[in-house]
Amino acid sequence: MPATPLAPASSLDDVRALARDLPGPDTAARATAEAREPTLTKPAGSLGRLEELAAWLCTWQGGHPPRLDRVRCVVFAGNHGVAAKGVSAFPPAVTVQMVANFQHGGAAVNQLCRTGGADLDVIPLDLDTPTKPFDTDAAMTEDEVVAALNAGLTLDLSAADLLIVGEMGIGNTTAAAALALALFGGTAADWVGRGTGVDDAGFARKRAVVEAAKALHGDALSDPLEALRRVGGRELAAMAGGVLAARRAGVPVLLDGFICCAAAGVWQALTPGGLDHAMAGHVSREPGHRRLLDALGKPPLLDLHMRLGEASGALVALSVLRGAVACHTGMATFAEAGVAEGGGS
Ligand SMILES: Cc1cc2ncn([C@H]3O[C@H](COP(=O)(O)O)[C@@H](O)[C@H]3O)c2cc1C
Ligand SMILES: O=C(O)c1cccnc1
Repeated sequence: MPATPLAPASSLDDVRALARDLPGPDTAARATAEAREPTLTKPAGSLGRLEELAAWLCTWQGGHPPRLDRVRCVVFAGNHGVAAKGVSAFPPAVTVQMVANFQHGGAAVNQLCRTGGADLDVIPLDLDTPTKPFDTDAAMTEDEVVAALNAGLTLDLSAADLLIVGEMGIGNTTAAAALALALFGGTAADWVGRGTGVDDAGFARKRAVVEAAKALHGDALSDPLEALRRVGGRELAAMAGGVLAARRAGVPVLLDGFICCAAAGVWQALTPGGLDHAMAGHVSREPGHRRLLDALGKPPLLDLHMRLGEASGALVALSVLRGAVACHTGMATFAEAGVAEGGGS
């Protein structure tokens, strides 16, 4: 296992190299978890996906039993040039205001970290310098996107059992739609939703911005990291960096909503299996999220009609993972409890 944290990358080529030759699944740990399930006092398979979750944690933590003692939640915040184009129901100033709210414990993410048992870090990324509007320019220079990626890549995950990344950034459902289009194809209408609740005129502007970005950047969007630079945002790049750092550190990831999954999708688009260490916590109400989860091949754990971001959906799903771990590690076996095993007839 390489030591964490990773050294900062100096270029997108450095990042590309980190995304190659990724650590694979620990099949022995998975086999140990799978072998324990039928010995536990329940009909075979009766805990459904909870059984798979315990095995998935072992596979990517690289050991048995699965652990959730130390869960890290990191929320990154960034500002977007496109937010000035009327693509959100809220003004850009809300990003910095919500960061203050996170720091004072008043947001949904604070309550869900407390109740779910996760340690929260909030990392604002150059909030005074919005990205450039990506329908007329590249959102970031290479130096800017690498700096944002580094905010996630250099996280110290050595003490973490699970990573959850989240975001705050007014306008970022527009960036996520443009990035998802770049990574997985389709049309602007396939990926653009109402985000915070834009009206019909704002919804039309969002689609127009994403279409203009597709026309402007063209074939350059076929490279996932170049797409992240051109149409993404700082908090998206930082989330992507965190997800890659987690893979290299042997830490599984629980994904949040549309924006989080678009950012993480960079690794799947770049490297087959690059996101196998990540599980979809929930499916958001943002319609593109279901399409994105289908493209990623990741069925969500929950569908609670949430559409907040801030890691909120993943943090609610954390309680499902905790249930899976508690059953897998705490249940008695048939032999221990003196319960007769079924014979299958
Ligand atoms: C008060 C408030 C708290 C939030 N927490 C997350 N978001 C979410 O909404 C934003 C994306 O939606 P759009 O693209 O429509 O701007 C992001 O900041 C996302 O994290 C919030 C939005 C608001 C207004
Ligand atoms: O899916 C999400 O995470 C989401 C949707 C709308 C607004 N903010 C976040």
